[in-house]
Amino acid sequence: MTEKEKMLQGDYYDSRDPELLHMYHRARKLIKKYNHLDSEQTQERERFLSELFDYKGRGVWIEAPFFCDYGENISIGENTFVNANCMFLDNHRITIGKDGLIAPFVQIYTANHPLKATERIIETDNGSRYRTFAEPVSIGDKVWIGGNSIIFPGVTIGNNVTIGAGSVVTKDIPDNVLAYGNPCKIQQVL
Ligand SMILES: CC(=O)SCCNC(=O)CCNC(=O)[C@H](O)C(C)(C)COP(=O)(O)OP(=O)(O)OC[C@H]1O[C@@H](n2cnc3c(N)ncnc32)[C@H](O)[C@@H]1OP(=O)(O)O
Repeated sequence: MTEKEKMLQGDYYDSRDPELLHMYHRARKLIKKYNHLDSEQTQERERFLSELFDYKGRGVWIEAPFFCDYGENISIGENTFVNANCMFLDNHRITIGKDGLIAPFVQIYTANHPLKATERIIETDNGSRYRTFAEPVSIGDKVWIGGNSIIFPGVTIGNNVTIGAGSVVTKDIPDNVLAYGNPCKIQQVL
């Protein structure tokens, strides 16, 4: 099994594997170009995002700067707006529905490491390296995520949800609710 297959299966994998590094460098090149485009260069913006992501629906708008690890594990539905300075760590799949609003500095993480340092760091003949495993994140349609929120690996957020600014979303959130806080809790059914 390749390191990429292990990564997408949720097993421990080596992020310095040549295939994964190739994916990482491809994404870095595209992101660097994207983040330096003038806002008026709409066709180029479309082109870079279509190349970067697995799927980009019509009308997706992503403010620069934007950051992600690979891009090819990200799917974003029609008309979703992502404000500036978001970071999507797409070691596993990140799926975002249509008509979403994602505020500045939202971070979506799929990568995790073992809690115990003895399991996290492995000593090898070539020095030490760390263990990583990844879990997918899924966000439904018509979801608004407030600024500076962090979505944890493995979390699913339903449709028509509002997540208040500064939330740390550690567990799944069902459809049609307002939720906020650290840890993020349901406050109201909408
Ligand atoms: C796509 C974009 O770029 S959007 C631009 C960025 N904008 C944002 O990120 C704003 C996000 N908005 C929020 O977080 C808002 O507070 C909302 C939508 C979650 C809630 O708004 P409202 O329903 O108007 O809540 P309201 O201001 O009346 O507050 C109600 C209570 O919840 C608390 N509260 C509201 N939001 C939060 C939050 N994110 N975290 C913690 N507590 C909160 C308030 O302090 C208040 O507490 P109190 O009753 O003890 O006084």
